[in-house]
Amino acid sequence: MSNDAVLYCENLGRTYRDGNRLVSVLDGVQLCLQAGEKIAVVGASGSGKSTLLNLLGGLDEPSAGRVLMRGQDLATLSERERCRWRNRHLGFVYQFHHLLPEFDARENVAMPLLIGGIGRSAAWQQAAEVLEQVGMGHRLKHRPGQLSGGERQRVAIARALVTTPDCVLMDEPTGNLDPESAAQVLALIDSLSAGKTAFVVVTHDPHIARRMDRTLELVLGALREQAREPA
Ligand SMILES: Nc1ncnc2c1ncn2[C@@H]1O[C@H](COP(=O)(O)OP(=O)(O)OP(=O)(O)O)[C@@H](O)[C@H]1O
Repeated sequence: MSNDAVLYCENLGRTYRDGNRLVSVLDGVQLCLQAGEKIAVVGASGSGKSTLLNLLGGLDEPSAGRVLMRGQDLATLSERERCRWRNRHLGFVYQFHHLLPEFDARENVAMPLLIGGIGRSAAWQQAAEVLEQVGMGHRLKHRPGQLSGGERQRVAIARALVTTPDCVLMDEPTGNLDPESAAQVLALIDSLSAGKTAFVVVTHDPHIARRMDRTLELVLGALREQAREPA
């Protein structure tokens, strides 16, 4: 294996039990992601993209194989250690944003920094800067219930990026966004990847996929590299 990989999957498998039948969703997934690399993961509905993201982020445990993040097997950590590891090294953008409803946009984005031990005024300032970069600088004090779907999505993206993690996992990050907001998010992804953050972006959108370095398709439970058409 490549020891300096940010993310490395070895023969990853995930089966679910359906009554007394075992259903295999992932089987023999191999992946090696270097610092600053951006990949798109595509595949038909039900092909296992969300299942894969959950395994990559240590939110679910594989039935076979392992996931190493910076050489660390997340499955061998205690729940507490895993949470600390996620806070320090990983960013997530889910389809459902999981923002905390009683906190405003700036407080939601500052949360991972506060959990990581950064003081409140520095955390608020960094949160405001990233919110500005996703075009949300004018909504710092709005709570999630006072924001549109696309605005909530941008807050969730800002929250995932504010700690400049080693790796960011994104599920349809620009799904609800107008073209201008999507372009801002893509520019932010580019600038963070230049600073060595790696990205795994699940998307159905071929334009987003083309902005990544590689596109991998989930077919029959495994990842296959997609050939790029000439631009
Ligand atoms: N907890 C579970 N128990 C049983 N089966 C599950 C479970 N979670 C997912 N599956 C099954 O695993 C398969 C892959 O689901 P997954 O959500 O990973 O697909 P996906 O590629 O993300 O789909 P979509 O593009 O529609 O979001 C589906 O057939 C789903 O029914």
